[in-house]
Amino acid sequence: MFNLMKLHSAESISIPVVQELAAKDPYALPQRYIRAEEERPPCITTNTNLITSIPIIDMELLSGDDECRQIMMDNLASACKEWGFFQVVNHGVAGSVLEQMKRDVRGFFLLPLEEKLKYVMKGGGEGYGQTLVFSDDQKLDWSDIFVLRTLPQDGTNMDFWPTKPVDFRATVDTFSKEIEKLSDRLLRLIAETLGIKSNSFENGGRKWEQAIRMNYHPRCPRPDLVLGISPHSDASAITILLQDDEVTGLHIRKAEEWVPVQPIPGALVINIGDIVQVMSNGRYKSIEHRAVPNDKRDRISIATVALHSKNAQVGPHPDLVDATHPALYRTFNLENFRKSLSENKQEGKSALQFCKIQSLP
Ligand SMILES: O=C(O)CCC(=O)C(=O)O
Ligand SMILES: [Fe+2]
Repeated sequence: MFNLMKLHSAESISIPVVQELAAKDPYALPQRYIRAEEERPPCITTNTNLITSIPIIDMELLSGDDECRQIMMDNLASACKEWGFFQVVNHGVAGSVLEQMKRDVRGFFLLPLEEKLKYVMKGGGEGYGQTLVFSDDQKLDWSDIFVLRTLPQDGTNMDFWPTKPVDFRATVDTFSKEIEKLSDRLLRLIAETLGIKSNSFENGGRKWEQAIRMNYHPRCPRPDLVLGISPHSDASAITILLQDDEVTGLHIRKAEEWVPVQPIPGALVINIGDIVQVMSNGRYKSIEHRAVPNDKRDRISIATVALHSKNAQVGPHPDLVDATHPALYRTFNLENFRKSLSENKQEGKSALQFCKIQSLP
């Protein structure tokens, strides 16, 4: 049997560090990671229309001349409406910032376990650990995670910020600020595509909050039997994902199929989160996605989420509610939404049950 270090957090049942498990025995695959047949990858689409990949938006063209910009804005609108996922190129974040981030995140996960355990999750969702586990029979994800709340800067808890690798703190700081500029710009553009004021998604005049979830998917002997991250939608306004260039691991759900997102070096993957789904009154939807590990090498992915502050009131934008488009969601306090997320296991898009208006007239 495996004699592994267990992690303890207040809300989560303690489970093994996957990286340790994989390192001790490269062929080990405990039963709790093996998914029911219908959940297993690869159920990659054979539909050639879908395999052509998610839309790619060249952000430089979004600040071009009027005619060109309008075409690109239409492309952005259709990417948000038809896919909920797209990749951006020429997004303004330097390639060196992205490469350094990936290097230091991998460097962190490759540190000895004792070092990483200094930053272990203690119940607040921040730190080193695994996705929340709610029951002893819940299937486990083949990944370890490290979560940092990065913005607002005066709200960060430096106890969770690793001092190794040596550049880690500075790297995350630079990355976080660059990604914030991009997410702010994207949220404005996305609002514009809906015909509402560009500041409509704003965090009540306050700066955006931000958290970075770093995922480490160790090499897996049977990637066809497990999932790196279970199907979910993101509880963010939007998410900006930086993924490994060499390994395809992200799948999104489209027309009842799972479509792989092929990495494009230097690009970032954007997805609509639950909060924009609510604020756009369902015009744009957060899309279920999952991650799968690889049998040849480890994979990292870095998801940066733009969040409203916890006391924000969130609901459908008034201009997007009328007689033909009744409100699909109630207005709620974000803190209560977050509480519901930490108390209930997410199954696909179940998070939005929290605010869905069930019985429409
Ligand atoms: O690993 C990936 O590509 C997806 C990560 C993800 O969905 C998340 O962290 O929310
Ligand atoms: Fe996600």
